[in-house]
Amino acid sequence: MEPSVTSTDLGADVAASAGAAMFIPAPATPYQGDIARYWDREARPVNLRLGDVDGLYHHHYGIGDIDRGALGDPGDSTYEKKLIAELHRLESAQAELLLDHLGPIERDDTLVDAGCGRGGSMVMAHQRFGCRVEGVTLSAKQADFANQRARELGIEDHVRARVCNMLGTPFETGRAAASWNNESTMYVDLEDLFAEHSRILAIGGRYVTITGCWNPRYGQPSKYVSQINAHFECNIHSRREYLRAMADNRLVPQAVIDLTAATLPYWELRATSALVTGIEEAFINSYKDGSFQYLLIAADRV
Ligand SMILES: C[S@@+](CC[C@H](N)C(=O)[O-])C[C@H]1O[C@@H](n2cnc3c(N)ncnc32)[C@H](O)[C@@H]1O
Ligand SMILES: CC(C)=CCC/C(C)=C/COP(=O)(O)OP(=O)(O)O
Ligand SMILES: [Mg+2]
Repeated sequence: MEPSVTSTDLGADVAASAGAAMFIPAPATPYQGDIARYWDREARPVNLRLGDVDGLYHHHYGIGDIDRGALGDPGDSTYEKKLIAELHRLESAQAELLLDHLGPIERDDTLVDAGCGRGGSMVMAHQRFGCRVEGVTLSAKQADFANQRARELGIEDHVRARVCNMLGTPFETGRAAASWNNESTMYVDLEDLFAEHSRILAIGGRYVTITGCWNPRYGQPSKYVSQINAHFECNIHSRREYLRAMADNRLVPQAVIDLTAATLPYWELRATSALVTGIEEAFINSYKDGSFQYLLIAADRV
């Protein structure tokens, strides 16, 4: 596959300073082609069955305490259905926490979801703020799915997903009120990523990410982190890299919240379900041995 034109070929500094959008065709690399194929083919029941609960389809993990009352008795015929609903509630709670950190968003603002998946967080953002939400994904199947959901909800004029590389989006310079990565930073170089967020965000705008990252206190990525990388074909960064790359790109942390303890109940419940995918123990073990952390980082574009 011929490498597509990259931002460096087009003189990123000149174009960016002129306020032009540096549109880098997706996929820009063979790796991105692999990731596009991964998500075009993905159809795991643990994702589709949870999204079927209320039409919000997520590809991220849950946080919060288990509502044991809502689960009922494991011996009941309805238990598995209630377990699916509870896992989904925790995944939606995770998206709500991300939205809580976007700051004051007006109806005429534009938000950007970098790595938007099937669009569940985009719908929730529009339902909360009434604003426009632009999403990008490498997967044409995900973009089509998200846009179909927006049409079904009658919000297609506010919520739009497109196939586009999050490292080179067509969005105007300095116009986004806020932007986020919800479990999508582990597929890209963080310096490149935060340079693009810094370009599209208004001065004073807000960037938020929820991510898994390896813990520099542990030393290096553990075998469990390596198992997660192999399972998703991703490249988990260390906590240190996030803060360094943000500082290099005019993103100053406003909050850093360790969600590791908050996500464990979700994983321990998920590990008991019929929807297990085999990656549950790697997450549980890495969270418990301290090698892997689940963080929310909110930063101001200064
Ligand atoms: C784990 S999913 C998260 C989806 C969504 N944020 C959510 O919370 O449901 C990761 C997403 O990142 C997207 N992605 C990975 N690398 C990308 C890139 N370079 N440009 C755009 N999207 C990318 C994938 O296509 C996928 O939609
Ligand atoms: C925290 C980390 C390292 C996440 C990696 C990115 C990822 C694949 C998230 C979940 O997607 P999914 O919801 O499709 O995965 P699953 O099939 O496990 O539910
Ligand atoms: Mg999932």
